[in-house]
Amino acid sequence: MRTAYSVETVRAAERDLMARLPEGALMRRAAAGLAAVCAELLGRGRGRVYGSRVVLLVGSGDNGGDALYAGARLARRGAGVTAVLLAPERAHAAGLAALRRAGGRTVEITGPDTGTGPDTAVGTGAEAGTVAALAAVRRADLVVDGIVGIGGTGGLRPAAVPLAEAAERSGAAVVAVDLPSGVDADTGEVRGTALRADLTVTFGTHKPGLLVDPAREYAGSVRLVGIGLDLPAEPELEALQHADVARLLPVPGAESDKYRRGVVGIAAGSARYPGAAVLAVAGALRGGAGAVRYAGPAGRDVIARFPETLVSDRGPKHAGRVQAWVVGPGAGDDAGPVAEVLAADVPVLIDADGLRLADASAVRARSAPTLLTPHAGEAAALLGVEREEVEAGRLAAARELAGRYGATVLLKGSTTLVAGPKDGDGTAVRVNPTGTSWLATAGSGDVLSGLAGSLLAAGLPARDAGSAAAYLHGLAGRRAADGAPVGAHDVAEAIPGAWRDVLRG
Ligand SMILES: NC(=O)C1=CN([C@@H]2O[C@H](COP(=O)(O)OP(=O)(O)OC[C@H]3O[C@@H](n4cnc5c(N)ncnc54)[C@H](OP(=O)(O)O)[C@@H]3O)[C@@H](O)[C@H]2O)[C@@H](O)CC1
Ligand SMILES: Nc1ncnc2c1ncn2[C@@H]1O[C@H](COP(=O)(O)OP(=O)(O)O)[C@@H](O)[C@H]1O
Ligand SMILES: [K+]
Repeated sequence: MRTAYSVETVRAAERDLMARLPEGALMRRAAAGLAAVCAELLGRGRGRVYGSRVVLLVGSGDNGGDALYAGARLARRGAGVTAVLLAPERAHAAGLAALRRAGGRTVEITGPDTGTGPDTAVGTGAEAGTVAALAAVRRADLVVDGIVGIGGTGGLRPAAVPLAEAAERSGAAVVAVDLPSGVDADTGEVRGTALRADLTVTFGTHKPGLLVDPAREYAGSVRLVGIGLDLPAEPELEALQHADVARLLPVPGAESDKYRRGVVGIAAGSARYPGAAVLAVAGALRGGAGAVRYAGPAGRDVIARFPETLVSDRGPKHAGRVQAWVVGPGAGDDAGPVAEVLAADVPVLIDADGLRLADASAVRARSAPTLLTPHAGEAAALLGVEREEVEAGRLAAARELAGRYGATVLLKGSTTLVAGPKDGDGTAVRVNPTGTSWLATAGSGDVLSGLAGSLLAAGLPARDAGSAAAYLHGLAGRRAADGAPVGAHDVAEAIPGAWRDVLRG
């Protein structure tokens, strides 16, 4: 399990640890880890650290301190290190002294780092420090972003923007210290300009922003450097890995029969969208339930493709017993099946059209678990905001919906999140690490809903069913695509292979 903790929790853990350690010990640990990763990158790119050109972008706090101490270590190994001081008066004094002792040089940006002064823009009037800093960045083999870390608010300030842009355009490897500067550590939001890193070296624990888009994309690959923090049991965010999912997946035992394994009911599809029914059943058949029952108007199409399905053309209420329902994919405008399913005292997954048709108070009143699986557009409609607002603040949107509906919410998209209600089966939001944009293909959400519904029927709690399904679905998407476009049915067919991969570790 990979976990992420909020800034508040990290700060508290740091305080506890610092009280027990000699002054500066934590920063030395952080800087040593950072320098080791930088040296490894330089070794890979240029063959050695000696003679390489390193530029440190240094802000006003301890994030800059980390960069300065790491820079000093690289300078001692023969790198030419230039520290660009964005707030010269407030740069970490001991770190700066260490860098100077090691032979590093400095360039000072003298305009106010709030960017309100005339000297901070590049172009006519750009002050000498900025010009020299930009030239150094362009020539660098490695740029280290120590502008701001967990103490940051908002996007990059104007003086830092041209430097971040130059770093991105240069051929240099860009390493962010703790976080890419300008992203929100707790939410993954990017409400201004942020620095794009190839790699982020983060300390003590992942921060939520490193796992959630859009910030995640700015971080590049993430390396965690342990500094000995003692963190609480319940993280803010958790990302399952193979072993975690393997523990969740239902495996039939000697006593199992199809009913004991769970029957999943699929109330999906319509005369207009029969394919959604077929794809949801395709996902459900690969999800571990012992049988799939289909209730709806697309039974002929379902049977033609999957003769093992138990088909009924009457409503869900008359379709026979199930241990979980999936309702909504391709359902059109018929609210009847949604209401019937919500009245059943079994776990229910609501997707697609079902989300629009479900009565919120009926969802809140349920005592059996409910799992809502919106994409950003559907979540936005439920919340009464624009789609862009959901995409910019996924974590907040998923939590807000879970709270409003008293349900577990699986928010699909570039970062799929699963958030439970307050009284649910765990408070940490799950973030899916296996996603791939090849999954952005019509009908792949229908496959996911069938798969997650099947896991619900097999007895998994909603948060586990949603996150295990998203995990398998992502792996299946990767397997099916293997670098080329695929259709949703290919993703469904790749689920058994993904399942095997997970069980084999
Ligand atoms: N504590 C520990 O034990 C350890 C901590 N470690 C390291 O310390 C880092 C946290 O350091 P920190 O607390 O000094 O904050 P930091 O992120 O450097 O910001 C400093 C100041 O920047 C400013 N600022 C705000 N927003 C800004 C923006 N958008 N753009 C530009 N500037 C902005 C704002 O000051 P303002 O200008 O608003 O007065 C803020 O106070 C952490 O991420 C890790 O790297 C490691 O060494 C491990 C041990
Ligand atoms: N950019 C992306 N990166 C990763 N996964 C994505 C991306 N865009 C969409 N997906 C995934 O593809 C699936 C699409 O589901 P959905 O939007 O419901 O489509 P449909 O309704 O056509 O089935 C979801 O599992 C979603 O998480
Ligand atoms: K940083």
